[in-house]
Amino acid sequence: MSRIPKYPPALKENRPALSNTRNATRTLVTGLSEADKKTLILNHTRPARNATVAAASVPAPRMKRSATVPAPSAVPNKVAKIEKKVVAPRIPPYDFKARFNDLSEKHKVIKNELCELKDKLVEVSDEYEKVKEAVDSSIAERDMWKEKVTNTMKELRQKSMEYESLKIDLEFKNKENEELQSKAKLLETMTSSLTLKTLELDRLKMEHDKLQMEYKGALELITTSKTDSDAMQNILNTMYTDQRILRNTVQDLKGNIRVYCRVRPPLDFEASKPLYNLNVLDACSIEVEKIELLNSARKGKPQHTFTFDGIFTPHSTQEDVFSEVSQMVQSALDGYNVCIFAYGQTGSGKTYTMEGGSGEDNYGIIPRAINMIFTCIGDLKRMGWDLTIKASFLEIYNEVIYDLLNSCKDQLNHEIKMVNSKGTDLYVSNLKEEEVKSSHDFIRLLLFAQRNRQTAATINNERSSRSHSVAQIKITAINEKRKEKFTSNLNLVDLAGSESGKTTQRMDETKHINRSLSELSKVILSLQNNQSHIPYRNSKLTHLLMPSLGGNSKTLMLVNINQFDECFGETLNSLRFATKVNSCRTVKAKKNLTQYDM
Ligand SMILES: Nc1ncnc2c1ncn2[C@@H]1O[C@H](COP(=O)(O)OP(=O)(O)OP(=O)(O)O)[C@@H](O)[C@H]1O
Repeated sequence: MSRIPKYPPALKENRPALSNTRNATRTLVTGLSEADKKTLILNHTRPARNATVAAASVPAPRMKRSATVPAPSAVPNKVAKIEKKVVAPRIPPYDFKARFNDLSEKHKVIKNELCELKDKLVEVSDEYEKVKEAVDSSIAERDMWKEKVTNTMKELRQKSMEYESLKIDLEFKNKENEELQSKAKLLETMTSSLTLKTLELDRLKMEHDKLQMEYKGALELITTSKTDSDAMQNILNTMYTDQRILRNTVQDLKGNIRVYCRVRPPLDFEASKPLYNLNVLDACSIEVEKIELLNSARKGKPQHTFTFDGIFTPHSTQEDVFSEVSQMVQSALDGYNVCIFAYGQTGSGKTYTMEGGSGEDNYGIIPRAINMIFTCIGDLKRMGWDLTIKASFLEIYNEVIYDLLNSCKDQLNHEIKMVNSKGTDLYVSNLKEEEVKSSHDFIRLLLFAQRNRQTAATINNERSSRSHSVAQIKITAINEKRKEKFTSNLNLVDLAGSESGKTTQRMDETKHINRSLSELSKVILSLQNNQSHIPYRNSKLTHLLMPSLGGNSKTLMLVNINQFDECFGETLNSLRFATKVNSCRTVKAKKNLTQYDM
């Protein structure tokens, strides 16, 4: 604790007043005798109360102001005031006693005042002590409050930091709360939708149970139906087999080589050309007669009658032709080798009959056959047959084979070879064979082959008329259930124009054509006569068609003729050749069906 000063600073300031009084006193004392000085000291040290009493009992004589005695400047103002009020009698300078008394009185007053001041000092000291104590306690209290305030401030700072963090927390929580609220809403929606779904589920469960019951019933029905269906399938298979046998028996009865005649109509630009006389006698016979012979004097019968398996007049449509031909395609699907070829002079309508014109209505035998095959594939599949169809296109020109699916200029060497030692099946070496999955696939290949044939025809003028064109469709069928398998070939041939050598300047080509056609006729005749040797190998055409012309096959020939009088001779030749073919009856065809081990 700091040392407390004896006097407060305010009192210290008053002290000079006291010292001034003392100085004044000292000045007064210097002029006194020793006795007066003693009395003065005695009085001066006497208590103030007595002095007051003395002053009251002995009134001080009024002192005269002297010029020699300096007025006590340091006398307190109070005394001066009193002096002013009470006018003391003037003391003569020589009256030292009076003066002494006066001074004594003054001393007494001063002494009293001093005592008063001392008392006051004590009083003030006490008060000062009290105040000091109060100040100290206030300071201590202030320090304590200051410390408290500091602590409070610290706490406040901390609290405000906490408050800030809590505020952030609150914001975060608010956001969380908002999110939670939206989630809660979502949950509410989901809950309500879930409730709906649960209801739906219950309903569905009921439906499911009901359906399951129905399913069980249906399953039982299916089992029964399956048994019935299997039985039906067996019946169907038997019926299909019977139908096939019947169909082919009918065909056998009709003959395995069947010939149809088709007369093409004159085209618009040919309308003015003279026509020979053609009479359709019935569905299978025609009568032809040259105009110039009508009024001639030549003897002999001018009319020539021909009978075939059917006649297609100039009004017959492509559909009419195919309705007859389709039986042959059906035979190929039944597992027989089939050959359909168009014979006739150039421009008689062979290509139109085999390939057709533009538009589905004008489709010829080849596109219609492939359409039929792909339509029947579905039915056969239902009966357990899986079919694979492969196609190849070739051309025989001047006894050389050309691959029409190969557009390269440099053709490979193509030879006709035997598939097996029996020689029942043949193939052409290096010939492109493509699998077709749809009619569209096949038509695309057919158009490609036609383009190739036309390109070759442009290089080699009129080659298309002077070559045999062959479209080969190979059908392979497997019935895994019955472990049966068959392969059949459907050969669709557009033969070269059959006009005689006299009417053409292209002798080399004609020689080849005539040779192959005459070889064809020889083969047919040999077959007709049941000869032991059939000269198939004498020409590429007969060699290639061997499996389709021989015993195990069905052949259909369409002899195409036109009605122009100028072509009458060639027409007669064609009709005679066709009649020869028609008279030929091959041995009963056999189906290429085999059993195999899986
Ligand atoms: N039945 C028919 N109805 C309408 N037009 C036909 C008929 N037959 C043929 N034609 C048309 O007659 C023309 C000659 O026919 P096509 O080309 O088929 O004869 P082709 O015998 O094949 O001749 P080539 O031996 O020169 O190939 C063609 O324009 C063809 O469209």
